[in-house]
This record gives sequence, C-alpha cells and structure tokens, in this order.
Amino acid sequence: MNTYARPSVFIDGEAGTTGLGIRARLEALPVDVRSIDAARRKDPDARRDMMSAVDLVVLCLPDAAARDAVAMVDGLVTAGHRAPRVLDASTAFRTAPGWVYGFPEMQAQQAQAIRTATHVANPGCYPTGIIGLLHPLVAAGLVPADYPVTVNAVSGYSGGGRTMIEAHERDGGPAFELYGLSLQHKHLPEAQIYSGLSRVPVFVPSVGHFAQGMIVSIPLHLDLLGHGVRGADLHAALVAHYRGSDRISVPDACTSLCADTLAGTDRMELRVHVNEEQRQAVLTARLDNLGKGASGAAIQNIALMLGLESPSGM
Ligand SMILES: NC(=O)C1=CN([C@@H]2O[C@H](COP(=O)(O)OP(=O)(O)OC[C@H]3O[C@@H](n4cnc5c(N)ncnc54)[C@H](OP(=O)(O)O)[C@@H]3O)[C@@H](O)[C@H]2O)C=CC1
Ligand SMILES: CC(=O)N[C@@H](CCC(=O)OP(=O)(O)O)C(=O)O
Repeated sequence: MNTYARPSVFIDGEAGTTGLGIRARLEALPVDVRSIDAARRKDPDARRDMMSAVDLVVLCLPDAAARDAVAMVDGLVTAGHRAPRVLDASTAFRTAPGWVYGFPEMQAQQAQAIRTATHVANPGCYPTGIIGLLHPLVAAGLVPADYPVTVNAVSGYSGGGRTMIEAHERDGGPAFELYGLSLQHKHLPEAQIYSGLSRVPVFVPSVGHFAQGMIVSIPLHLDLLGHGVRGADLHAALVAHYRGSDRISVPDACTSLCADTLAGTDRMELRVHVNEEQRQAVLTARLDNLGKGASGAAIQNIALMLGLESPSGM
C-alpha cells in the first residue's frame, strides 16, 4: 500500500461500460480513485505513470489493450519500480497461469485466493452463470465431469459494450439474435475449466433488444446423471453451496423467467426446474450481465484485494 491512508485505484478504461459501473460502485468503498485526464486516457506514458502510483489497477479494456496494460505492469516490475496489483475484467487472462480467476462464492478458499493474489481475472458474464450452476454439482458428483452439457443463454445488448449499445439504441434492434454459431465463443475455455467439465460444452448465446440482464439455462436428462439423482438433490446441493451468500440465492423453481428482472442489481438467482416423471431438469441462472456478470463481481474482488469490507450488494 502507498503512504495514503486510503488505498488508491486506477480504472484503465474508466469511460467504458464496465469501467463506469465499477467507478459508481467504488463510491461505497474508502478508496482514492485516480483518473487520467480524458484527453490522455489512451496515452501509454500517462497510463504507465498512473499504474506506478497506485495500489490497484482495474482493467476494463478490450482484450488486446488489457494485454498491453499487463505488459506495462510487468515492465514496471522488471525495471524494479513499484507495481500495482491487477484486476482484469477482460477475457485475456482468465485461463492464464499465474492468475487467480473467479468470484468469491465459486468454491471454498476462493475468497482467500483472491485476497492474496497479485493478478486476478474477473469472470465472464455467461461463465458466472454456467460455473455458478455447474461447479457445485460437478464437485458434489451429481453431474458427471463428462456429461454432454449444452448451455443456452440470452444477454442484454450492453454485453457487447459501447459498440453494441450504440447499435441497438441508434438502430433499434435486432429484437433477438443467436450468435457464436461457429461454436468457438471466447467464454468456453473458462466455462469448461472452472465448471470441472472434461468435454467442451455446446454453447448457444443470444442477445435481445433490452439493455441489461441475462439468463443462462442448462437442460439435463436426469437418467444420464449419477444413478438415482433427483432434481431435489441438485437443488439441495446448490442451496448448501450458496448458504450465507448475500448475492447468490437458490429460489424455488418457477414456470417462466424474464431476463431483465435483476437488471441494476449485483445478485444472481440459481434455480432447478424439474419434471421427475420425464426425468428431466433445466438449471437456470439469472443475473445482470453488468452487475454480478461484471462490475458487481469486480467490486467484490476489489474489496477482497484491498482488505476492505465488501459493500452490500445492489
Ligand atoms: N459489457 C459486459 O457485459 C461485460 C464486459 N466485460 C469485459 O470488460 C471489458 C470492457 O468491456 P466493456 O466495458 O463492455 O467495453 P466498452 O467498449 O464499453 O469499454 C471499453 C473502454 O476501453 C477504452 N479503450 C479501448 N482501448 C483502449 C486503450 N488502448 N487504452 C485505454 N482505453 C482504451 C474504450 O475507449 P473507446 O470507446 O474510446 O475506444 C472504452 O472506454 C471487455 O474486455 C469485456 O470483455 C466483462 C464482463 C461483462
Ligand atoms: C452480448 C455480447 O456480445 N456479449 C459478449 C460477452 C460479454 C463480454 O464481453 O464479456 P466478458 O468480459 O464477460 O467476457 C460476447 O458474447 O462476446
């Protein structure tokens, strides 16, 4: 930490969608947020100088710019200068060696790993739902690691950052669009690894003409799970895993779900919908892609990294 009483934070990409969300949430924490003059916000020298003066840098940048920023931090270390700890919101380092990935509720000891890491990768919005549902069930042996998982998901258009927001708000659509149909979405590696799956899931993302909100859904044939596994066992395992969390809840099943209900919050709801007669279940995660899927998760990780109490969730 520096000589200031309050830890200092620089958000590289402060003017972007995720950066603005983190900036707003940092107001609830006793930190000194430092900014670069808007005219120089992409100037490498200004960014490097700022990085060398703060305790934590939060990267809210496209992947290539995040890689450049991490190279700047590593360069400070190599040159023997004081270097900040790093929280990266991009996809660039989520499966990279030497980085701690994730959200504090992901597994026991995750919060402690984030607390002490120098480099933390914030999880992706879709993976937060996928891992949030599957990690506890795979770890409990209820879903086999080699289960042929399919994930269907819909996100609000803010998931595509400034460019997609401008396209939807200027042109009014499309109403609903499947994408990622080359089956190579950038979130697949983290979703597979941190869920504990041995097969790459089939992932069908989509985007709708609403600003914020997300549903991730995962259909399961119960007969392909462990012998005699019932929907109630899946629900009970999720309840046990997230007991005590103020942000992740496991409500009872419902018959319909709206994607934008949790918009503007940092919460996530996980459900198990079951038809025991047909031995079928659908797992669902509902969250705000910009909340628990991005800035809300980041603020929890920032608080852990700076040894501060997490602000109560929005
Ligand atoms: N939107 C979402 O739901 C989520 C996004 N993320 C991740 O967060 C990161 C940021 O995404 P998002 O906020 O949506 O994107 P935005 O496009 O809204 O914001 C990115 C910001 O970075 C700025 N920027 C680009 N290049 C540089 C550079 N070289 N130096 C300094 N600033 C730069 C952009 O400026 P300009 O606009 O002028 O180019 C913009 O202000 C991405 O990696 C994304 O994957 C993570 C979880 C969810
Ligand atoms: C609707 C939309 O385009 N969503 C983005 C995912 C959001 C994002 O960029 O986020 P992460 O940082 O969580 O990876 C996509 O599918 O590429």
